[in-house]
Amino acid sequence: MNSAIDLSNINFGYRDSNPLLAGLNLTLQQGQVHAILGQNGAGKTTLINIMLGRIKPTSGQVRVLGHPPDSLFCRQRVGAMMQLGGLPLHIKVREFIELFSSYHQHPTPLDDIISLCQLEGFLQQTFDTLSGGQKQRLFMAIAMVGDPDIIFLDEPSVGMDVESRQQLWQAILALKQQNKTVLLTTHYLHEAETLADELLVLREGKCTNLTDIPELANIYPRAQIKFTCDLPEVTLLDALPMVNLSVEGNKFTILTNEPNPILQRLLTQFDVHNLQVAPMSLEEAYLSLMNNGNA
Ligand SMILES: Nc1ncnc2c1ncn2[C@@H]1O[C@H](COP(=O)(O)OP(=O)(O)OP(=O)(O)O)[C@@H](O)[C@H]1O
Repeated sequence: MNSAIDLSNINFGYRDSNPLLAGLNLTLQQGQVHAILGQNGAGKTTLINIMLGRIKPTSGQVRVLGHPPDSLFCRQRVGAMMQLGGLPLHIKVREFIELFSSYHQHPTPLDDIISLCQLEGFLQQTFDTLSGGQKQRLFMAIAMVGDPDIIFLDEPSVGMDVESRQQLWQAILALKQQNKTVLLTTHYLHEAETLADELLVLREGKCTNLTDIPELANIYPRAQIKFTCDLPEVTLLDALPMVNLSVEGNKFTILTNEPNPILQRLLTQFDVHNLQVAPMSLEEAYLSLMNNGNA
């Protein structure tokens, strides 16, 4: 499999004193969907702008399909849907698509774009009358008009209701079937897991495969034991001193790699109710990692 994007030892900061990307290396394979997760301000949009050639890194090398990202070659083969921007208010959806299409030598047929982005119902509406989710679909269509090989989608599902999000996901999976390379940023792990072949986390200036994060490996896959109990937390902690226990009201949660001995003690020594044992999902492990301030 060929690489679509290669970043080697990228360093960048908006201010010299505060590096945002530090020694970042990343290779994205062609024909796959890659998701980048990360906290607000981690640098996801900045990273995409570097891949688009809109921002030059302080040092390091960027190659997109083997070419510099600001080359004409890349401009013709890369499409981007960035976070909500503005467009002239009184132009109709169909006119926008036709206009952006006219910039490309080999545009995607208009009907294909309209159907992929499910814009059939809004073609005669002007930009100012579209809902947030409908605007997102229009931005997606504009990113797609040049029939690009690589598509960047920066938080594409923001502002979308459940149905629109499902439709967007279908559109992204359709792109994958056409062997396009998709890079999307998202705050929703569920979205990333549903769509992506590769889950990456941007933190402390570097990109890491989600499952390669040591702290995540420590908390995933663990069992979660949930129960209600009217005893005070301190009583349970005294009885189970080495256990990762949290409490909300009378609802207790224990995270453990060895649930059996704990279950045995809970059932024989305490008056516990509503007992549930479940493996921790990747989403819960990821959120727990984020909430601990490690990401
Ligand atoms: N043009 C700029 N000048 C100075 N600082 C900037 C500029 N653009 C972004 N930043 C700062 O750089 C950091 C990274 O911003 P960026 O938008 O890349 O993060 P992000 O991971 O995409 O965040 P979010 O999830 O909130 O969209 C933030 O602290 C932001 O305030």
